[in-house]
Amino acid sequence: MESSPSIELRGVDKEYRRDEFVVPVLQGLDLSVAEGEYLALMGPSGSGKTTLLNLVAGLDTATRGEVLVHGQNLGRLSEAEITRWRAHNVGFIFQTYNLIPVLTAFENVELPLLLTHLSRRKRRENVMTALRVVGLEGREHHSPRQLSGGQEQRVAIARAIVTDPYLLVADEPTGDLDRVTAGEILELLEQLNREFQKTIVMVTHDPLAARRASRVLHLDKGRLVDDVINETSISAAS
Ligand SMILES: Nc1ncnc2c1ncn2[C@@H]1O[C@H](COP(=O)(O)OP(=O)(O)OP(=O)(O)O)[C@@H](O)[C@H]1O
Repeated sequence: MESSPSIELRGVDKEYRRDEFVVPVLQGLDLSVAEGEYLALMGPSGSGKTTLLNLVAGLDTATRGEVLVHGQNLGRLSEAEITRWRAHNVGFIFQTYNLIPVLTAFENVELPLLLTHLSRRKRRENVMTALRVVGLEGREHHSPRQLSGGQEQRVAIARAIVTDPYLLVADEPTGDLDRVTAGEILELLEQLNREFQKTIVMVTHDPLAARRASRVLHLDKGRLVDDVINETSISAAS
């Protein structure tokens, strides 16, 4: 069955300006990502991977062209609208977890829900569900420094999914982890894609990580140079 596009880029350019200099970073990008696809972005350092991730996550805007996510044209939203859109639609996972050290695992996961109108009881229920999904039941009172790197990343993933977002973006999610722990985190991302139908866009330098995705895009100097469907992986889009 053909799914509707989840992410569409039409003629996207992205430039940064430094004083009078214009730095072109993405050039003429056209892309269509199906709902439930698990996409890996690869390419040399500076090729524009994080820039592209930021555009589809609504953290930055294209200089030219259109970025549509789940039918929403992000370039047409005001600053306030895009902040609200992000809070409801996107979960963020970073290489360095970005947890607040003075908060417990529970409190870290609860953070995005404090921006919603959910009751305390409902927030608690959702946080406990997210912690259970990532396999951290019973660790809710631990602070980040009482957890291993892999467990910290699980807390960060629980925080990313607690609002039940449509899209998960992950920037080098296994970059700080050993191979075994990295494998476990990749397993979890696959589960979120397969069982919970999350569309995932992941930046990675690791070919082993990219192999778990359903599709791998290669960027070079801001252009799409390769687009490979991973026959061996089973994604929610299959
Ligand atoms: N805010 C900014 N202002 C100016 N230039 C920027 C900005 N952000 C990124 N760049 C430049 O854009 C280019 C692409 O950066 P980007 O972070 O997207 O690359 P990347 O492929 O993710 O690299 P890496 O693998 O090293 O993280 C780089 O040359 C970078 O210096």
